[in-house]
Amino acid sequence: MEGKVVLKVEGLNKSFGPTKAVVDMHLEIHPGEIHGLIGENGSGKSTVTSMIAGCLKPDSGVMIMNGKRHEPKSMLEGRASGICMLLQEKGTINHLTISENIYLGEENQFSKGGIVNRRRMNQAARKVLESIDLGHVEPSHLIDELSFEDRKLVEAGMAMKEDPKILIVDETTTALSQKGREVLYRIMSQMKEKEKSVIFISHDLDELKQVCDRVTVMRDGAYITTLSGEEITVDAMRHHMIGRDFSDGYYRVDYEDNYDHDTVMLEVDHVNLGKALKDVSLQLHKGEILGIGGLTDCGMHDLCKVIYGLVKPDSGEVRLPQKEITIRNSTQAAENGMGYVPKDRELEGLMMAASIRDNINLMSMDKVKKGFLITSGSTRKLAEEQVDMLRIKIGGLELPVSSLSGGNKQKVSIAKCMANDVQIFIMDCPTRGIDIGVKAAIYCLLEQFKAQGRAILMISEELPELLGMADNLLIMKDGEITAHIRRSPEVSEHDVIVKMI
Ligand SMILES: Nc1ncnc2c1ncn2[C@@H]1O[C@H](COP(=O)(O)OP(=O)(O)OP(=O)(O)O)[C@@H](O)[C@H]1O
Repeated sequence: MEGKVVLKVEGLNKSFGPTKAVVDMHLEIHPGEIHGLIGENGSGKSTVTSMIAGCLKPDSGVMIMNGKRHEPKSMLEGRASGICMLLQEKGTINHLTISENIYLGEENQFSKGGIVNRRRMNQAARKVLESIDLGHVEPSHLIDELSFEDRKLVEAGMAMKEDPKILIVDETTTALSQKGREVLYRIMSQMKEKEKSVIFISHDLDELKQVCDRVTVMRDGAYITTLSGEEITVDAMRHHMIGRDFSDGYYRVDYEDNYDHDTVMLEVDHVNLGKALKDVSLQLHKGEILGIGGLTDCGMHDLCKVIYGLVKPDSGEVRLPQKEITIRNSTQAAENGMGYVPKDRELEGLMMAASIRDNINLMSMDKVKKGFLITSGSTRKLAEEQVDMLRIKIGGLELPVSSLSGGNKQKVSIAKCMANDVQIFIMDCPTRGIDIGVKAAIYCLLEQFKAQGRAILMISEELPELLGMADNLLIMKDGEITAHIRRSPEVSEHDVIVKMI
């Protein structure tokens, strides 16, 4: 068996101040396998893989790669030893061209007398782009022009050009559409065919079951077990992650028509925005969960931004009929009881350098004011309530949000919204990167909000979530609303997919 191990991790430990992120972890990766690494948010998955990739230095423990000590002191050293990592968040650099990103630090291979031959570099980059189905993209353009999804695929192309022995895919697929996921799955199976290995981090248990040969479960920074072949079932993964059976249903079980059809809380009236949105109209009612689904570039994410006043439409209006207000900007939206959970938490949702307490309180300053004063007691109380409710794993309220794991950042983004008495929620992929326990808690909260007469617009790329939670589901395609599906146990995922593509 020893001969079949490409990477062996033994007794690995890593703490950040008082937080024990990884405790006596062990892991074995075989050549030619896709090895899932799972655990609840903050269980230590990214910390382990960051140490393997050389981004973090272990406090103690041993890593052996192909029989030799593996002690990378940087990500570059990790790469040199054959380990590449795709991160949860953006890993490309703005204001550089696509080819400059792909060949960052390697420009010398295209230079003569100190001058980089851009034509040759672009030609080489074009080949990388073709390998990830982005052959139509012009490598000399700025990377800023690409969508989040395409940037993730460029990163995958950058990693593959290194011909890695181990590819680490950290929660990347949740940010991708089905098409993007398929490109990534193809890359992963190419690795397998070449007897190379993939460490695959995901919260999507069905996806893990489909793609992984073995799955290692972590809990509270420690190794719990490794499942292989037939043992990889959704129930077994849930059980080991949480430490108990998880039998509660995820989604709403009611199918009644139980929202207030007579009270429109939000109205989108013939909105147009460039090529992204074409004559979009919708109404969101009191006590309604309105789902919007479609392929990632169908316009639904742009629609969220227009509704919350972050982007001004070319024509058309967003109104709050109960308040007789037309939304003109996001400040006005927030002041009038709207809350927005963006898809891209790093860019729009949170202030990374500010404390967890400040981020949670950000939208609720009026609520925590005593007279003209904001007391630290009241901001602490509000933040603590949210941290408890969403089970956010933190080392302390005063630590910066940047210190949190990916899923816990997303929870802070939701907590910020929840802390304020929001009446109209605009949620763009609210459960992206969130573990199953908290997902269930969020769905439960959405049901409570609905019962309290609040209104929720939920954009999602996960069909089961839309079908499971929405009273009404609008499907968007090429910037238009093309179908309206009412809540019913009869509707299948297949029925919806047919309308999306
Ligand atoms: N740079 C850091 N500073 C302080 N604490 C950190 C830092 N990085 C990680 N942590 C903490 O270490 C713990 C493990 O985090 P890690 O990112 O490894 O979890 P994860 O399992 O990948 O979570 P997720 O599924 O949410 O991405 C968390 O409590 C996190 O807050």
